[in-house]
Amino acid sequence: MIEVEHLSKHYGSTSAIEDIVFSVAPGEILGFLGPNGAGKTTTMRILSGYLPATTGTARIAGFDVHEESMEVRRRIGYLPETPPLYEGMTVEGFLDFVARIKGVSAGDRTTRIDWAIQRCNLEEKRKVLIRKLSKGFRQRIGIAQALVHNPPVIILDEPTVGLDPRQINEVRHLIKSLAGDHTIILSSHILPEVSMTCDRVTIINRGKVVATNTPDRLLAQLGEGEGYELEVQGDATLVQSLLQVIPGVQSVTVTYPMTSKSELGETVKNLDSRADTLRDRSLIKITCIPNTEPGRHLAKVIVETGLGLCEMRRSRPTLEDVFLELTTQEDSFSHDSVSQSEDREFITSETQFNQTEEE
Ligand SMILES: Nc1ncnc2c1ncn2[C@@H]1O[C@H](COP(=O)(O)OP(=O)(O)OP(=O)(O)O)[C@@H](O)[C@H]1O
Repeated sequence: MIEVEHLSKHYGSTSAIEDIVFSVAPGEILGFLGPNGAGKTTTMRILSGYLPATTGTARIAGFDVHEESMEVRRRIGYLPETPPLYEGMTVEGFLDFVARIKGVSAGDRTTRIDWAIQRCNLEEKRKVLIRKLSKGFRQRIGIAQALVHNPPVIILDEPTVGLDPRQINEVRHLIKSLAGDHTIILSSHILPEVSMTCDRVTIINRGKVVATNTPDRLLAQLGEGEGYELEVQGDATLVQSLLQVIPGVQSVTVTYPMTSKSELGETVKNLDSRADTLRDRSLIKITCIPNTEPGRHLAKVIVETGLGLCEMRRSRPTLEDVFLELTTQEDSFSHDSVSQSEDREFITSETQFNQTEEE
């Protein structure tokens, strides 16, 4: 339904995207995931026919997004990063306006507007002027206008920006419920957004696709990161060599949570007994050979050696680990000016990229 072939876009000397290739099957939800500035909005704008690519092609429902942009626009619902809304219209007035532009017949219009209002939870605001509404409601109107003409393809650029946690949950459910009847591509820099909502994920970093797969398969790629984390009372270096030879164990690393009284004092002020306890603790990180489970043997060795086993848990790589691995690898850095911590920002923060229009 969506086919993207070797798309590149340059803004002057800035290369925003480079040789992007992916496709979305009918009824599928594809998450387009990447840190700030990765090229998500640029790709969404090209797909929706609002921005020409420098090279490469994209087709939606068989139509070229540039050459046949009117055909494409009829078939897509597009939520841009900042939805353009007419502030002086009421919610239902605006949706009626959009439905007319999108060619919804007079007979179907009321039904479609009611449907979009109901799906986006806008009933209580339908007769309110848009300028009086909060960011969260405006975002929902933006989604409603993308759905009102019942398009086969829906393109959502950061659909949950500005929503509160309850609204985010509602919008994620709404997007999921639209799959099957609609083909959806949504961009996000928020990992849970795509892992909860999407069938497949394309990860983009610095304008290039670094992986495309289902969330499960992306995780499997990092399967060898599986292991255990243990906290023990006593010096774990004493058992390190014993743990190392247990079948299934790949590596054993021992660290100490805190080493000196002064360090402890910083963290656990005025709690001397707790500080003494913590000082005796060691942390053991074990990575395992894939598909092995040496947990019982690890626990046995530790207990038999006389160390106190305070805590033991499985550590499995998360999609976040996959994401970090793919977006912070040395060779993916084209220059040194962006630190890893900046790259990691997209996981927890919803900072928006302020676009500087050069075009
Ligand atoms: N109009 C423009 N003029 C110049 N450079 C631009 C323009 N739009 C985007 N860029 C640059 O292209 C790159 C990709 O930007 P884009 O907005 O597509 O990223 P993004 O992944 O959507 O980021 P965010 O999550 O922060 O919105 C960035 O380096 C950005 O600075």
